[in-house]
Amino acid sequence: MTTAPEEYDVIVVGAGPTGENVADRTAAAGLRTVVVESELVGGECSYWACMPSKALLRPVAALAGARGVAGAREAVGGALDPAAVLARRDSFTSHWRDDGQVKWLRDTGIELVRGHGRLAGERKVTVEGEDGSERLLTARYAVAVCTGSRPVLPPDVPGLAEARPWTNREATGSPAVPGRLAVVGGGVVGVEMATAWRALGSEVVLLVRGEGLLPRMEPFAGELVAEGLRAAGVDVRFGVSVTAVERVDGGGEVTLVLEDGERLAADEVLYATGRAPRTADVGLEQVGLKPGAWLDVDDSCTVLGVDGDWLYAAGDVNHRALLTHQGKYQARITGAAIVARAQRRPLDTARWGAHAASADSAGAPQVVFTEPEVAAVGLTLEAAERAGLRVTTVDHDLGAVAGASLYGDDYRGKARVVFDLDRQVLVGASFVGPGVAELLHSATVAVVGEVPIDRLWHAVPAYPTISEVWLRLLEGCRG
Ligand SMILES: Cc1cc2nc3c(=O)[nH]c(=O)nc-3n(C[C@H](O)[C@H](O)[C@H](O)COP(=O)(O)OP(=O)(O)OC[C@H]3O[C@@H](n4cnc5c(N)ncnc54)[C@H](O)[C@@H]3O)c2cc1C
Ligand SMILES: NC(=O)c1ccc[n+]([C@@H]2O[C@H](COP(=O)([O-])OP(=O)(O)OC[C@H]3O[C@@H](n4cnc5c(N)ncnc54)[C@H](O)[C@@H]3O)[C@@H](O)[C@H]2O)c1
Repeated sequence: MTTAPEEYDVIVVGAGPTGENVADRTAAAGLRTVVVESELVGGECSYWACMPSKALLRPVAALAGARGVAGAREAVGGALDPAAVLARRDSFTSHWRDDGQVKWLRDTGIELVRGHGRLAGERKVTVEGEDGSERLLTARYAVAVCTGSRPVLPPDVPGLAEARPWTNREATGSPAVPGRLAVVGGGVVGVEMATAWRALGSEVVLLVRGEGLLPRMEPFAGELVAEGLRAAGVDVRFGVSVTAVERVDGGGEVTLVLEDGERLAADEVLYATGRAPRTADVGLEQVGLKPGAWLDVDDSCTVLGVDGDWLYAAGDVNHRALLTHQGKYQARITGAAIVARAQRRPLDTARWGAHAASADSAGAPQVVFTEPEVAAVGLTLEAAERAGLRVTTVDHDLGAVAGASLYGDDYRGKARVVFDLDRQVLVGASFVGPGVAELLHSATVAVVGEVPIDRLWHAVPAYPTISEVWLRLLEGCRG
């Protein structure tokens, strides 16, 4: 039985990083906001994605950092301590409890309704509780769908579902280190998890159907990461397809049958083959949209194809950029748009306006926490050319930078900027090498700020840091 409608100003469905930030913005503006969550407040990112994966990877980088410097190397003879690494990971996920996040909601004045949310018409959401009870919530101004994404398994591999493959949840949450781990997929999850579990002691084989890793990044990123994985002992194989998976009696070892007939045994198999939107059961049919689809939005994150400008979708679910920081950015834009419309103020949706998530396409940064790290922002050369821009690239060997050679002995790495010849600004930058993650924000500011190259010339990097690579890159752009 559905209870009497409960009225709010704003309803947010999904309390991942995106939903939390939409609610934060609208509540801060004085709008009565409720968040609906079916699992844990904090979402995939906090419990089965960013946080646990980076908690697994940070010790790998710390050890590699020490091993890369003579004098420090001698102090670190052993391998990682898996029990300590897993315990640290568990503490970063708060042992998969969301009390801390729930307290934050409460302290911020945001109400929480636990259960499965579904759109039930214009500005209406029903919430099905665990006990089957149903509540009807209505919104005076807006509903934001922030339900995220889930892993996709290829539908055409016999035996896969029965073999209980790992997805990102098991790969980030496993309480034990498998002896042998097969990883399918050469995207970000595949390379990061291959890095982590190999360092924790698993024998790892990485099976990639294409010819390189990280296909959306500059080609040298995938090449250097493949080199790093192989140096760590990962068996990286390209041009390989899995045609069937078998796990006898539902337990024991798993066997992967490859296209050429080879049978590969492992203890676990991780499928890291991409994401699908969590929209199959959120009531999209009630508002004339197709269940299971990514939600198409405009730059203010208002859902296209629904009248009245009351329905928003932000974060993974709109497929603009599947990254926590971009989801939180979209949340800030969405929150501002909801507040402006509630106050009957016009939206500023011009490029880089207060209500336009322009950076999603022009300046979204990403760090891949492998050994070596990859840090990239904006467009690759290929993407810039596809967009019809007249560009040139400047590449530089990071190992030739004084700060890099101090950072680690025999430092290997590479940097590239993509330079727009017509506008004289950078439209993309990529760095690969140990410790490059913290270099990235300088590039993000340059790309998003569209800083003219002649002004960037005056941004002096400190000596002796890896950032001095900027000097060589800018020299190359100025010709
Ligand atoms: C292994 C892995 C590592 C990653 N590492 C990084 C990283 O280092 N950096 C980075 O930027 N990104 C990373 N990502 C991507 C990042 O996790 C996502 O971009 C981010 O979680 C998206 O946030 P979101 O709020 O849109 O969705 P989610 O975090 O998925 O949250 C959605 C929430 O909605 C809830 N929900 C869904 N349906 C309903 C419903 N019907 N009713 C109520 N609640 C519902 C879910 O339970 C969930 O809590 C990683 C992803 C993976 C898989
Ligand atoms: N550090 C980070 O920022 C970080 C870390 C992990 C994940 N993420 C985000 O999460 C998202 C999901 O990551 P992901 O690695 O699952 O997806 P992805 O799209 O990055 O990579 C999936 C890979 O699997 C391959 N693939 C697809 N179907 C296949 C099949 N049937 N057989 C073999 N290979 C197949 C694809 O070609 C692709 O290379 C990404 O978009 C990423 O942005 C970010």
